[in-house]
Amino acid sequence: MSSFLPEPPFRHDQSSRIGVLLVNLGTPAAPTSAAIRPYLRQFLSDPRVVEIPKAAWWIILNTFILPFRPKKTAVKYASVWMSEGSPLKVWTEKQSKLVKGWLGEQGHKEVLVDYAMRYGQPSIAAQMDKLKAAGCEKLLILPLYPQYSSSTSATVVDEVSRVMAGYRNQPALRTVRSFHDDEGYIKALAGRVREYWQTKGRGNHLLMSFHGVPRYTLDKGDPYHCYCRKTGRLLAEELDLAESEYTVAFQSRFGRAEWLQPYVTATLKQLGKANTGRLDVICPGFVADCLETLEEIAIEGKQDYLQAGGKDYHFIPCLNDSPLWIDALTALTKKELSGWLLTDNTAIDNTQLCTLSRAQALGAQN
Ligand SMILES: C=CC1=C(C)c2cc3[nH]c(cc4nc(cc5[nH]c(cc1n2)c(C)c5CCC(=O)O)C(CCC(=O)O)=C4C)c(C)c3C=C
Ligand SMILES: [Fe+2]
Ligand SMILES: [Fe+2]
Repeated sequence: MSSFLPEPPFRHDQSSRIGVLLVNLGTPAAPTSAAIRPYLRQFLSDPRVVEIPKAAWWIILNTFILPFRPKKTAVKYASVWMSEGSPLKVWTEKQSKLVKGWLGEQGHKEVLVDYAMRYGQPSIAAQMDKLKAAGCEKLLILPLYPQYSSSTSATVVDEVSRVMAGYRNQPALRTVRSFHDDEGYIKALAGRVREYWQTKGRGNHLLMSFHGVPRYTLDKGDPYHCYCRKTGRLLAEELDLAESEYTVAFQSRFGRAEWLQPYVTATLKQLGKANTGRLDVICPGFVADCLETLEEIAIEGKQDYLQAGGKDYHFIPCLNDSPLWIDALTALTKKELSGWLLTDNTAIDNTQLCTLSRAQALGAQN
C-alpha cells in the first residue's frame, strides 16, 4: 500500500499561492509541569539537540530530567507568562501577522504568512498542511534563528523534510539558512539599543548574550559560534562601540558538558566585580522574548550582577514587534521569495515584454 497521503482533487479554479512559514523553537501551552513535560520530552528527544547515544540518553531523560525539571521550570515560566500566553508564542504570532499585513500593503496578497513551532503547537506538519490546503504551491520556511546551527535551523529543515516526504502533491520549497549578518537585522538590533538609550539613558558597557550550545558542536564544524561572534561584531560596528565597550557571552548552559564560553553567569560576576557601574544587556540571538531572556537574563542575570558588586543593570527587550525588525523580516522574506512573487518586477516585466513583442510580431504577420 502507498505511504503517501491522499490529496484533495486538483482544483483548476484555485490560483496558486505562496506560503511563508516562520518557525520558532516552541514553548509549553501553560506554565505548569503537566504542560511543560511533553514539550520538554519532544524537545530533548531531538537527536540534533542532545547528541548522546539514544539508549543512554533515554534513561537519563526519563530518570533525572523529566521527573524533576518541569516542576522547577514551571515557576520560572509563571514569572514571565503574559495574559495572552507564553511570550515566545505571543511575539512569534504577532510577527507573522505583521509580516503578512506589511506584505499585503505592498501588494503581495498572494502570500500567506503563518507561524509554527518546532516543538509543541502549532506544529510544522499542521501548518504546512494548512498552507497547502489554502492553495500554496510554493513554500518558504524561515526559521526564526538568526544564527544557523544544527540544533536550531537544521532541525527545522529535518522536520519540514519529514513532512514533505509524506506529500503526494509537494509544494516547491525554499529554506532560509541563517541571517546573522543580514543588514536589516543588524540595523534593527542597533535601533533597539539606541531607542533604549534614548529613553532610559546609556550604560558603561553592553553585554551581548547569545544562547549557548555544547562546545563539541563547534569542534565538529557547527558554524553557530562564528555566526554569533559576527553578529556581535557587526552590531558593535553599527553602534560605534570600541572593543572595550562590549562583551559577547553565551547563556542557558544545559547539563554538565562544556558549552561555548565565556558563560554569561561568569561574565556577569566578572563585570560586577570590576566596578562596571551600569551594564546594559541585549540578547541578539533571540528575535522574540522568551523564558531564556525574560527570566534567565532579565531576572536571574540582574541578581548575579548586583550580587557581584554591579550598580545598575538594564535588560534591553528583544526585537519582538519593533517596526525596524518587522521591516527587516519583511525585506528578508521578499528577498528569499525573489522570482516567486507575482509583482516581482524583473520576472513580470520580462514575461510581459516577451509576450508583448511576440504578440506584436504575430500581429504584424497577420
Ligand atoms: C536561540 C537559539 C537556541 C539554541 C541554540 C538552543 C540550544 C539548546 N537549548 C537547549 C535546552 C533548552 N532550551 C530551552 C529553552 C529555549 N531555548 C531557546 C533557543 C535555543 N536553544 C529558546 C527560545 C527557549 C525558550 C523557550 C520558551 O518557552 O520560552 C529549554 C527549556 C527551558 C528549561 O527547561 O530550561 C531547554 C531545556 C539545549 C540542550 C540546546 C542545545 C543544543
Ligand atoms: Fe568561531
Ligand atoms: Fe535552548
